Order: sequence, then structure tokens, then C-alpha cells
Amino acid sequence: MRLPERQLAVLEAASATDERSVAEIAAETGLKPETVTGAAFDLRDEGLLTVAETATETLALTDEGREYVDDGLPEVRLYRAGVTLDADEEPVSMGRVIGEAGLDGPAVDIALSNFARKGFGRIDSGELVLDPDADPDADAEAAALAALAADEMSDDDDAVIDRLDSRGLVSVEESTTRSIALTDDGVDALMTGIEATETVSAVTPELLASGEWRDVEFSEYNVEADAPTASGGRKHVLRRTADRVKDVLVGMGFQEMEGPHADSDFWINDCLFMPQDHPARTHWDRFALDVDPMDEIPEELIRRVERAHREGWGEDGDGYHSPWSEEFAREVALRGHTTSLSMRYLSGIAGAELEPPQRYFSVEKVYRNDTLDPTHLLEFFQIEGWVMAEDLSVRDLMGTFEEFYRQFGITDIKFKPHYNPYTEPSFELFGEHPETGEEIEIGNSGVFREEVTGPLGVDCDVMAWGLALERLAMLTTGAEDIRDLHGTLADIDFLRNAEVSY
Ligand SMILES: N[C@@H](Cc1ccccc1)C(=O)O
Repeated sequence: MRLPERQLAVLEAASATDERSVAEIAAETGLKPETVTGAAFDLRDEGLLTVAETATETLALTDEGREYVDDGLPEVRLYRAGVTLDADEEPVSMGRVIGEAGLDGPAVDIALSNFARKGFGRIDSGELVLDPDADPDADAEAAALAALAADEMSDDDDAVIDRLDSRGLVSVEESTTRSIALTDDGVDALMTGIEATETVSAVTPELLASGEWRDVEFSEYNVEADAPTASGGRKHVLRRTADRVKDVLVGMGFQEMEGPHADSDFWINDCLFMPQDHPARTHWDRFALDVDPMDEIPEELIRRVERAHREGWGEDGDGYHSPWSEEFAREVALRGHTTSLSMRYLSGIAGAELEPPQRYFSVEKVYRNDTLDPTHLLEFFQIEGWVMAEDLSVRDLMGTFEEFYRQFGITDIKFKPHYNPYTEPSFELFGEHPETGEEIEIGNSGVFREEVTGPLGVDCDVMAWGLALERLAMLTTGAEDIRDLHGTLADIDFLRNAEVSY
């Protein structure tokens, strides 16, 4: 029998009575572990060896994890600083607590988001109050880090380990160990005697120049050999979802809108017949900007919108009969929805064609002063859209969503009647999360009221919506926490591996 040199070396190092690991054989033969593995697979295919595989996971602290073992988790430091400042008795300003905890840079964000996630207390209007019942000394993540540092991890803390992994505090290395043993045929072959042949694993310039390549025996490719994982740059899951959304909508005949992130309340709210004393327009929900009021708004449009608010529009409308301030309408804030763009386009000032039928969309960022939780961020992307046509009905609205979501493999959306000051009827949309089975809200929609279209000078039906891009991404990727997608707690492994399914 003839075998390539390296296979012969591996066969000779193997034993029929003891399983030997690839590492042992590599050490003994002086071959690289991947070479031993490759040779072992070839020998197994010849029936001369058996190869048994076991998967193992090893956990290690990352640099950041090690830092927290020494200094404490940022959220625990925040809590302890709060205790020093008596924030369990009454609210203390965030700045003081952060200073007392000695936190700066990204550690501040990390401390705040994990503090909130663990229920260590509340953060409200820039002040922090501790929950006196929280017990950071018993924090499971801190305990697991300490145990890991002392090399005494037990296996039963999977959820905690997953959390530490997604926080980037530990790294989980997955590897396969292989053990090798001789089969009876292998023993026979060795006893009968094997002649070694020399094999070459790569063509070199020398082999080519000398013409020797004609005579040498090339080793086979081993596609099963372990190789280091290479993670290069890739487009973010959300960006890929947004690109796909744009393709789908353009395919459905929509044109794209664009416009300012910071806009006047006029375009964000007043055009939408949102009463000026609506709770969403107070400082609680709104990111107000300290800049000059917006002056380039068409005068006549302002008067028409004011009239709709004061007296109503159309036959049945009665308006709000409450004060309406032009000054407030001109104030500038970060937009809380991209319906401001729809208003700009429908008014004609954005230069859009307005002869029905028309279809417009945008996939743009919006800003809301919400409380962070698994389904809410302070900034997110909205998929805005509207269709202008004669005689639109709820069937058209539902049909459009069904067609849109179907392109993402989502065929079970649900509609729930809803209220918006600017649409009648209005519907919220829900989709079932593929992992948790929960119904999550994915959008809001409706047909614009006459009080909205009238002042804009539009005299046919317009149906419109705002859908959340992040929620769509949660449905297509199975992410359970929006914070895994972006922000300081984003799960890098998830972002590296997630596929946008459609
Ligand atoms: N602006 C609404 C979405 C919407 C747009 C247009 C019509 C109806 C609803 C929101 O942010 O929730």
C-alpha cells in the first residue's frame, strides 16, 4: 500500500487501544493540527482510522470583563454612588451620581441602560432614584464574572452567560476536539507495510518553472479542516432591512420623500390637526431645539391650518375652538414621526406631482422621548408612506400592507381599530414575533381626515401609515430586544450573523 507521507505519519502515531487527540498526534509528529485533522479524515475514508468528535465551549473574560471584575460593573457602581448620596431617600441629579461613581465616556451609557434593565431604580427628568429593594451585591452578572476570573464557572448559568456574552464581557470559543484510533484494517495495513509517497499541497513558482508539477502528487483539498472565522465589515441588519424596504416600495410604484430631521411644529403636528395642547406636543415627549423659529412656511397655508384648528373644515368639522398659536407652530423640534414629510409633500412645497394617483414613501429616522425597553428606543426608523387616489377604502389600506409584508415572508398581520387625531378610520398593525409568539405592534395607519387634506389643498382621498423599521427587523431576524439591534447594548455576534430573511 502507498500513502502520502503525512498520512503515514498520522497512522503510525495512532493506536488501536487508546484514543489519541489531534493535539497529541500533532505534538508527536511535528505536523500542524490542521494537517493531522486533514490526514485523519482521509485515513478514515480509507477505513484505516476512526475519528470521534466532541464539541466544547470555553469561556474567557474579555478586557472589558476583566476591567469590571476589578472596578465593579458600571451599573453597580452607579447604584453604590446613589447610596452614598442618599438617592434611596430622594431623587438626586444624574450628574452628581455619575460624578460620584467616577463614570465617564461610554461607561455612562452602559451604566444607565443596565441600571434600568436590572430595575435598580428609576431615571426621570434627569434625576435618579434608587429602588431600596434592589440588591446589587447579589447581582448574578457580577457573581458570574468573579467566578470566571477565579476559574470556577459552573454550567448552569446559561442565561447569565448569554447576557455577559451579548455585553461583550466574555467570549465563548466553540471548538471541536477529535480523537483518533486505528481500525483493524489500519492495524493490518501497518503490519503489511506501507510505502510513503511525497505529496505537495500547493503549486509554487518553482514547481511551475521546473516543470516538476507534472510528476508530483497533489494532496486533496480538505474542506472540513478547521479554519479561523474571519469577520469582515458588513452592512448593518437595519440598513439591509431599509434597503430591502426601499426596493419593495419602489417595486410597488412608490417614489421616495426626503426632508429635515429638525422641523417646525407646523409640519410635524399642526398640519396633522394635532391640537396644540395634545399630550404628545408637550415637553415630555418632544425634543425641543433652542434655535430660531422657522419662517419659510407659506403664509396662506398657515391661515388655512389655523382655520381648521379653530373652526374645523368641511361639512361636519367643528374644530377645537381652543387657542392656536402661530408662534408655537413655528418652533423647531426633532420630528417625532416622518408624517411631517408627508405633509410637506402633500402641500406641494416639496415639488411632488400631486395629480392622483400618487404614491410616496420614506425610510427615515424619528426621535421620541420614550422610556427605553425591549421594544422602544429614543431614535428609530419609520417607514412612512401615503397613497393619493379617488375613492380609497380600508380594503385598499389592508391590501397594501398585505402585499408589502408578504415580501418579507410575513403573512399574518392583524389590524386593530385605533384613534389618531389626523386619520379616520385608523388602524394599528400587529405581527407575530417568530421566537416569542407575542403579537407586537408594527405600525399605525389610516385615511387622512378632511381637516388635514382640506387646508393642504388636496381634494381626493389619501391613505397613509408609519411602520417601524426596527419592529420589521425583529420579525425578520427573530431579535427579541430592539437594543440588540442598535445602541450601546447591541449584540455584536447577532449583528455579524443575522440574516434578513425574505
Ligand atoms: N404618525 C403615525 C403613523 C401614521 C402616519 C400616517 C397616518 C396614520 C398614522 C405614528 O407615528 O404612529
